Amino acid sequence: MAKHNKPLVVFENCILRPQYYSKEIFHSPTTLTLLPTQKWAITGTHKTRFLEAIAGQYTATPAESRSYPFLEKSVWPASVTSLVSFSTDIKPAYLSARYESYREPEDVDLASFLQKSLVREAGGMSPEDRIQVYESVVHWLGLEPLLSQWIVTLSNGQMRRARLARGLLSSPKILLADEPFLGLDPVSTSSMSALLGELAPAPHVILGLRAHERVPDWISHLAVIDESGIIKAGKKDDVTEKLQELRNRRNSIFIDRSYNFNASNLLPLRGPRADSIIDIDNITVAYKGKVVLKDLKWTVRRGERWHLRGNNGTGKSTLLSLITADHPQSWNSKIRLFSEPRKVGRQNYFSINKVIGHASPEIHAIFPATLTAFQTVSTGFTVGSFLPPSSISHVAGDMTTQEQTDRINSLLQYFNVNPDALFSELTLNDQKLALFMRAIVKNPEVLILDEAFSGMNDESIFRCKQFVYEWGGTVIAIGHIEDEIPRCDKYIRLHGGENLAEQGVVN
Ligand SMILES: Nc1ncnc2c1ncn2[C@@H]1O[C@H](COP(=O)(O)OP(=O)(O)OP(=O)(O)O)[C@@H](O)[C@H]1O
Repeated sequence: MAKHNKPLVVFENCILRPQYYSKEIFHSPTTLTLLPTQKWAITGTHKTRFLEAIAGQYTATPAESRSYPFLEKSVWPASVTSLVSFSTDIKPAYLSARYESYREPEDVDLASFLQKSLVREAGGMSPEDRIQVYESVVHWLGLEPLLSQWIVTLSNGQMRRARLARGLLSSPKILLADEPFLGLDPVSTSSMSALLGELAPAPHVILGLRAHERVPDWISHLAVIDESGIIKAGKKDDVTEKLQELRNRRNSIFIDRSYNFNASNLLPLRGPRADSIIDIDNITVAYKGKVVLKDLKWTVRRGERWHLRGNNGTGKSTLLSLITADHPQSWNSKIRLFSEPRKVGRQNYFSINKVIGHASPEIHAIFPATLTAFQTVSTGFTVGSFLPPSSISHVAGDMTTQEQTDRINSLLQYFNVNPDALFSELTLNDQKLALFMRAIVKNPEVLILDEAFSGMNDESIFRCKQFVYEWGGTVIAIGHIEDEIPRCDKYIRLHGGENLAEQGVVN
């Protein structure tokens, strides 16, 4: 067989384990062949494990049951595969670090961040080739205007493109992109998808997709993976039906379940609906002269549920950080909370965040892993979005009253999360649930849910949405996937730059 037709990866009755003597990662042995002419997406509850197995992680038994026929025998597979996971891996020490002018020595600008991985990983290439690869990747991903920006200041969508660039700069033969569209707006999703679809054969691209995500048109083959291993794999058309069946079956299981928890009894509204809670009157924010928010006016009243919309980089996180006082320009009398103009001396960071509940990918990224689920939720009473890990550990769980303890336990029981499990040991779904409970436990005046449900399974998303709806309090939600945000009645759409925001009613 010609070298370019040889399979990329072959699993044949392969048993995969973290270490030689440990328990297998799938109940059944794996058998699957991935050819270079096919374009695969992996989905299902255990997709990431399978991507890791393709990337050469885990021990295969027998040893020859996993092979990479397209590679020279001397090449170590793990050295030519790049698994890019799009969960956050840059952790500012705390949230407002993004907006500070002082930088830690380990902070770097985007150009250095990318060049570092080029120098380290693309061995064997001539310096000219390296520069060319670097320039093309930066250009493809539209990163030129951001090269001199500190990476902690990039928006989520910009950071995602930066991570993909880093994965490509290591010149892998196989690029495994796990959830590359998470947090991307529709425009960026389609350009990212087009780019990934065109890269093969340099490198071959395999996607990891969540079960309910749209499968890009260019994908030719799908594999659905759960704890037992491959449920179904093959041509896309043959597998989509099975995928749909699974989605429907799961939806019907939890939609039919009787709902016997009254959120508004546990967390009653604090005051009359329609009172103004947040007033922003003509605010403009610019970074080094580049305007992000222009003449913004916005009023949020008690009981309103807002969807904060806008493409990547249009200023959504910036606007939220003005509200939560993470942003230096938060101390501005044009921002009023309960009709009180913001003023140093009159309010402080903690008095503001006492009434705000907040869950976001940034909080998730810096959350101390050593707290138990109970302690995690209890920190919702004591601290806002500001989370210096050292101070959080000793306040967590020590200061809760009996009433608060009971409330934390009712929530944990309802959402079925083990109170004693360490945060680091919880599944991604349960971590997200714990952070959601942390945001809502103090019955906040405003609940900010920034991509708070993404990464949860469908049942948890459904329960959280239902819970928020029954609670009836004020919500500001961010999310690019409609299914993953609570029901909203109003929206504000940011357009970035000098363009004015637009507001309206959600149909
Ligand atoms: N401290 C900073 N210095 C320079 N530019 C910044 C800073 N903070 C944010 N920006 C830029 O401001 C713009 C808005 O960023 P922001 O994170 O508010 O956008 P977003 O709408 O939340 O985006 P996403 O949907 O990608 O998360 C981006 O172009 C970002 O790079």
